[in-house]
Amino acid sequence: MPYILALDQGTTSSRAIVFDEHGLPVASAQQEFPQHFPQPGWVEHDPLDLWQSQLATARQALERAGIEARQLAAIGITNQRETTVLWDRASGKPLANAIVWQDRRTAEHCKRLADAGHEAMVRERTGLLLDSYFSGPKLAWLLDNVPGARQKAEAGELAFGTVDSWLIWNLTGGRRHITDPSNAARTLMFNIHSQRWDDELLALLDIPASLLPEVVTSSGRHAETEADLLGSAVLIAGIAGDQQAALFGQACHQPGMAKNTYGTGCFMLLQTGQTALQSSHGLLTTLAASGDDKPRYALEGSVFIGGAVVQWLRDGLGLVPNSSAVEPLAASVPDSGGVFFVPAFTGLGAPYWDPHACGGLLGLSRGTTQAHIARAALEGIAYQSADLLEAMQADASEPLTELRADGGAAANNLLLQCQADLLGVPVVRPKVLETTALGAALLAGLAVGVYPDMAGLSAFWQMDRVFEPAISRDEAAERRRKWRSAVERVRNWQA
Ligand SMILES: Nc1ncnc2c1ncn2[C@@H]1O[C@H](COP(=O)(O)OP(=O)(O)O)[C@@H](O)[C@H]1O
Ligand SMILES: O=P(O)(O)OC[C@H](O)CO
Repeated sequence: MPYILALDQGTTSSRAIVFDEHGLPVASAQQEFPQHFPQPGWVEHDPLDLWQSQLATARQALERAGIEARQLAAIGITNQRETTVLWDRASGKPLANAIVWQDRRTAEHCKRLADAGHEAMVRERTGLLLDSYFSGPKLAWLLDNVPGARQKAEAGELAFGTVDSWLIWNLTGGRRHITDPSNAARTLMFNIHSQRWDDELLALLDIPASLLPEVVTSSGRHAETEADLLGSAVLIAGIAGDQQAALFGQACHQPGMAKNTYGTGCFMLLQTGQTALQSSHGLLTTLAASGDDKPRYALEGSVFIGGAVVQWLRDGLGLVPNSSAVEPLAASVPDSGGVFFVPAFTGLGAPYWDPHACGGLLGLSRGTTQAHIARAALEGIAYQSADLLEAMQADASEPLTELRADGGAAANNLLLQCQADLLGVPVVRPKVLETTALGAALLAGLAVGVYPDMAGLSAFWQMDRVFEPAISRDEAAERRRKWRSAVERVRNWQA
């Protein structure tokens, strides 16, 4: 029986999941790795931690599945996007820590570029905004601040990659330097219409083209792992950014279908098929993962802090012993007691794009308890996602009929109920919550013939539960009005 191994390199942990020929998870392994916060607004990962934790989980997942690498038909790779790694081609060693997508150190650089009038051109070509979220300015920062980096880059000695490229480089012993369109589309250096690295954007950011990986399809026989890593060589046949992989794993293949992934952040993607829809409401246009060689596009809303606020309740405040304990605590009160929690710890992403916003707890009174704060934190995740959906509805021609939910925090029933209440559309949770890994596995399995054609893939998606809206539209509107007023109070705080 052929298996597929999905490697899911996320912001806080690396995961590996073995899927069978029916798209069902057989065994998995997960490892957290250290986060580094060297200065306020900075977030870094050690690239070797990413690689080693990913390799360790791959080996562990195979062991737990009781299979050998030669029983794998392929590997699918999916990853935290935008996070920027720079390494030496000869030694394979990173020149510095990776700059993580949440890192804001390039906010001023982005503002200078926007003030100089480049935003419209950048937006038209990349579908993105000039924001520190994306890779290009992070790479420019590394070239300008790591001693000797720029000279080495100009001599062709260095390689840049998002995390997919970095993992594939290591998996192939430095033989392959590749990425896929869904990752390239997050760099501010890739033209999503021509599907090529864009010389003018590279010049704007002062990035030598020699640093860049080759862009290959998300589903295809692209590389082979070094035999000694997993026990035998395995084909790498799927590559996609984690949010686009989740869209694929949620079987949102038809234009108009959308998903929201509740992980560290929240990422809502609407499939727009072969149309690159440009947002007028603060959303991004991005390349979706495509199962064939035709480009597919998506509209995306990115919220920087989602489940991470629950981690903060756990690690920062010590309010709960683990993330799942937040649900009973929040459910022990009927509402948030007037408390609003805007978790803008790393600024605000879509649709506000405010790198200077800060986190805020508003509406506190003498009667506020831990439970109210826990509830307000969950509601804060749902309010931010409601802002995204509103922007999406305004951009798209058809109203959304349901939202598919996944990611670690989608296990929280209270959160999803609150989400349905605020949105006024059903929120649907699939049986396999690991849709990111599933998406990567499906892309790989499709390329090697383990999984059927695109039409057959939708059959792998199975529903677990539907959350129907249970409050009036008037009440939802009133609550969202209050939320927006809370957001206004934390905006531009650190400017
Ligand atoms: N039951 C829960 N309720 C709320 N949040 C949760 C729950 N379980 C996990 N989380 C949050 O979900 C996030 C983990 O989700 P995951 O999809 O693994 O994230 P990532 O891929 O970004 O690392 C963490 O931030 C965690 O706090
Ligand atoms: O690590 P995740 O799952 O929160 O995803 C991070 C995103 O890819 C950032 O754009």
